[in-house]
Amino acid sequence: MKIGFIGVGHMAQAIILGLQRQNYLPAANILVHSVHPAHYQQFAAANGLTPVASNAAVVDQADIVILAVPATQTLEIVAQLQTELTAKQPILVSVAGGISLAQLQENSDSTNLSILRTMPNVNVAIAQGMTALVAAPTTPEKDFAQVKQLFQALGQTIQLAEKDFPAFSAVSGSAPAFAYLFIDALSRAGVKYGLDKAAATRIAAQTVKGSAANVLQSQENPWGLIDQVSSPGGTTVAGVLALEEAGLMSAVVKGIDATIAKEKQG
Ligand SMILES: NC(=O)C1=CN([C@@H]2O[C@H](COP(=O)(O)OP(=O)(O)OC[C@H]3O[C@@H](n4cnc5c(N)ncnc54)[C@H](OP(=O)(O)O)[C@@H]3O)[C@@H](O)[C@H]2O)C=CC1
Ligand SMILES: O=C(O)[C@@H]1CCC=N1
Repeated sequence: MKIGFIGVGHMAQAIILGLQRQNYLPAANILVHSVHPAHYQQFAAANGLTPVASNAAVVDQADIVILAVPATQTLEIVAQLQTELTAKQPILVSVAGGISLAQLQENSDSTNLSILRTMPNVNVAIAQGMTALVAAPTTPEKDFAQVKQLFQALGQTIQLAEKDFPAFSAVSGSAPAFAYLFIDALSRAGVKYGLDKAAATRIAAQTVKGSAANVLQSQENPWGLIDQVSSPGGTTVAGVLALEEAGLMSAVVKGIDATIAKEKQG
């Protein structure tokens, strides 16, 4: 099996690094192309991948084509590849935020192509990703299963109705940035009270990682876990109430509102 990437930026690199970490396929079976030869050739050389000379060559040679270009350019690129897509019939996987299956299908000008819309997050690079998938009605079940298996090797997956993609994209696709922001805020507060920044960041990140693992493993909802940390008359409840007074929950929801609004606006 060969997997081809059109676009080799942050998202594509995260998927590729995850695939390599999991020894999912031989590195040479990963084909890459992007606009700037210096970008894709250097990344290919550094990771043992196969650079190819054009987007069309990716489609010609790959069984699965992952479109990882800026969302605004995704449809134009699909339209440019109509001839090759029709001839080769690879499985086409888009990671573009806000681009629908119907738009992908329309621009591919093919009625029977295997097309999937996915939304991974950058944590696929360390096989800790969360990826949503939905397939076009024309996509055979075995092709969906093949792509699901690929992302399952890079973390967790969920099959979602397309109408839920904007919410997922905000709460998972973009949210690593929000989680990093929270970790940096914790770390910075530690520095305010005298901790070394590197140590404070490690302490904050491990604490968030452990807390996330506890939420996933526990039968409790997060409020139950908050109560377990909040000793009566203790320090934690004072902090929780101050965070709420400062509007932490509203701030997070506003961040998600803005993320979804931007995706819908295109
Ligand atoms: N970053 C993230 O965390 C996530 C991103 N996504 C989606 O991934 C996609 C890519 O985003 P991201 O990786 O962040 O963006 P980047 O800007 O990091 O990468 C974009 C890539 O697209 C390439 N490119 C641009 N135009 C063309 C073209 N005409 N033909 C071939 N390659 C082209 C660029 O080439 P070059 O390097 O040569 O300039 C670059 O490699 C977007 O659709 C985004 O919605 C989805 C989930 C999470
Ligand atoms: O910022 C973006 O547009 C993309 C989509 C989800 C994460 N990154």
